[in-house]
Amino acid sequence: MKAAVVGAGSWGTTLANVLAQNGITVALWARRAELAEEIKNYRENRTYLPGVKISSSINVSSDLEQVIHDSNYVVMVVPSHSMSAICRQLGKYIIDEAIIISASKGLESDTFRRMSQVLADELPSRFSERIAVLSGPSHAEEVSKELPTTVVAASAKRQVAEQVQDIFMNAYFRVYTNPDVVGVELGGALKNVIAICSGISDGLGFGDNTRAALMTRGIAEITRLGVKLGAKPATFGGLSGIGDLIVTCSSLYSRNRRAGMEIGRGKTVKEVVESTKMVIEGINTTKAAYLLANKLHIEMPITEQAYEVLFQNKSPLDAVSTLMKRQGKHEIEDMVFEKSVEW
Ligand SMILES: NC(=O)C1=CN([C@@H]2O[C@H](COP(=O)(O)OP(=O)(O)OC[C@H]3O[C@@H](n4cnc5c(N)ncnc54)[C@H](O)[C@@H]3O)[C@@H](O)[C@H]2O)C=CC1
Ligand SMILES: O=C(CO)COP(=O)(O)O
Repeated sequence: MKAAVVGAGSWGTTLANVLAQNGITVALWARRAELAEEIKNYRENRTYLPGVKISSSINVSSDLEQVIHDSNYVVMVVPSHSMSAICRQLGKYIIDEAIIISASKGLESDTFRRMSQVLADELPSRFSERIAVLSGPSHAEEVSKELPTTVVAASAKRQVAEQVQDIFMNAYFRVYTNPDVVGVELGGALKNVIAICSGISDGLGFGDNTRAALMTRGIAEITRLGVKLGAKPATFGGLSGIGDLIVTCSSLYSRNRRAGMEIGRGKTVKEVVESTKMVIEGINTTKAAYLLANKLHIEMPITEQAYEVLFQNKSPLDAVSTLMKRQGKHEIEDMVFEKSVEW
């Protein structure tokens, strides 16, 4: 059994290690030859995952054809903005029986496509029923320390989801299956928007009450958009929904939350992006979610304020004020009061 992991950032490197520990022959693709060399020389990804030993059995290369060759599983872990271009390059190298897994979390900012839609559109059509998504609360730094972690393998096809579950499952990495690809993928992408907001709130010096408010009202608006796009509401109460939202809004490892904290403390978005080599998926996803919600007439007030702060220079404090001063609402939209009686 052979797996190709495409993308040698912190998550790709971690997933390569998990698969190698599970006895699978793994090849890891790094975009830059220097990074491939660094990992080969030190058996450590000093740029994206310092301090973690990379299994000696993993073959690391920047040659896409060599990495993909004969792989039964192709795990895509590149930033979402580069997914379509890389898919177009590698489609011709994938064997017919392969299963393709997206472990990236984001929406394309111009087309609004989810990553599994990008895979289906950009890879040869013979793979359309062999696509899966891996998502859930799983920071690379903690999985690398083998801290107990739970995620979801989603695919429209049960056999595909179960095969993905089988290759990744081990004593510290537990994988559930879910047929709701739309819900699993949207939960993983949209929680990054709320995590930026949670970071902004922390950076402004607000407290746990505010973070809890953002998370709870955040999952409400994520669910609203998700259901409109065909997702099942229950998925947003699961690992890839509220589970990932909790971890990303509260973890010090979250790049999205950290970016938000810097913005809350006064840095510009440009300064924050330029200060790290790591991908802050929530920025592009905020734009995609905002435009998509407008197009579909879905109310997403937190996402709207995130968009105005990130793309229209609105001050974070003004954004908070706008949210707090909105007209009073029912908490649960479809739960109404009994017919009013005079009193
Ligand atoms: N780091 C984590 O704990 C987790 C990350 N993810 C997702 O995994 C995906 C990859 O993120 P990480 O591995 O964390 O990356 P990272 O932030 O650690 O590193 C960025 C990676 O993207 C690559 N890259 C940058 N621009 C690129 C381009 N134009 N084309 C191809 N590659 C490019 C870099 O070479 C590097 O490998 C993201 O969608 C992220 O949301 C999902 C779960 C956990
Ligand atoms: O998706 C993640 C954890 O589940 C990673 O989140 P960040 O990209 O914010 O670090």
